[in-house]
Amino acid sequence: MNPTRSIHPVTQPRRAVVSFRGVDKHYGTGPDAVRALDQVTVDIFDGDFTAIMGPSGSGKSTFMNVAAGLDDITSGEVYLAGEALHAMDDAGRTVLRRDRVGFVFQAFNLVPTLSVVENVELPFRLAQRTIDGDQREWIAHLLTTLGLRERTAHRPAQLSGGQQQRVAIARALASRPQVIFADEPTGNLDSRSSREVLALLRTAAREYGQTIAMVTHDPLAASYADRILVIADGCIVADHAALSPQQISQLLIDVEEGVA
Ligand SMILES: Nc1ncnc2c1ncn2[C@@H]1O[C@H](COP(=O)(O)OP(=O)(O)OP(=O)(O)O)[C@@H](O)[C@H]1O
Repeated sequence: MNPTRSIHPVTQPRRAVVSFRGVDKHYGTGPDAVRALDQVTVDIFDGDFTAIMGPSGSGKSTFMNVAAGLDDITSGEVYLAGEALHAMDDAGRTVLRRDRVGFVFQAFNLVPTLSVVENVELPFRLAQRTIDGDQREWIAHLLTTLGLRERTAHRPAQLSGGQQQRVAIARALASRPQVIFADEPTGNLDSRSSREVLALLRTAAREYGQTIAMVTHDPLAASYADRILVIADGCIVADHAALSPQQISQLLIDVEEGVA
């Protein structure tokens, strides 16, 4: 595999929200072991919208699960918001995840019996945090910006797929987490809703400084990101600043052919 190529412009020191240092994640042992992550060293920077791409089985989900403290690693070091995940037990990682991480999934993962606003407020309630005046204003602002103001009392089943994903994004943004991990967030959406959701994620990064890491197979989705990381066989094989969908498609072909 070729070494990581970086053309991302670094004009000033940027704060890493997630850092991998020489990370291995192996499944099984001996000759049959799968190297899902193989000596990965990379940073996800504050305020960046980063797309994580790569062929099926290349290690994208493993990367995200490790970054979010959902999976432990075989060796190396992983830092989330400056905290050493690799040195923490499950309970510590759960607290860190609850306080610092937001998630957006392909399947929306909303609670069907709760209203829109109750879904958005759920992370606060699960963390037993009271919602103060500032946070209530922020949530109201998010619901308005995301076009959900008239829908706050609706249940998820009364909303379109695009609206449900916007609720999931509002929920992820509500607690202003250090990083949002989005796993194929447009996988269940039509092209118009996909474009709206991607534009919202980009706006969240640009206007609110929200750090977002998004796994996607879709070059059009990745073209909304500031940075594109490509994983193949557990290694980061490409690291680019924003590219067009055509350039991303070509990059993925190059990676499959081993020329990236
Ligand atoms: N629990 C597990 N046990 C054994 N092998 C696993 C496990 N989870 C993942 N793997 C293997 O690790 C490698 C990376 O898997 P991963 O799910 O991270 O890839 P991916 O890039 O997210 O794939 P996809 O795009 O198909 O979702 C694959 O070879 C996969 O089969």
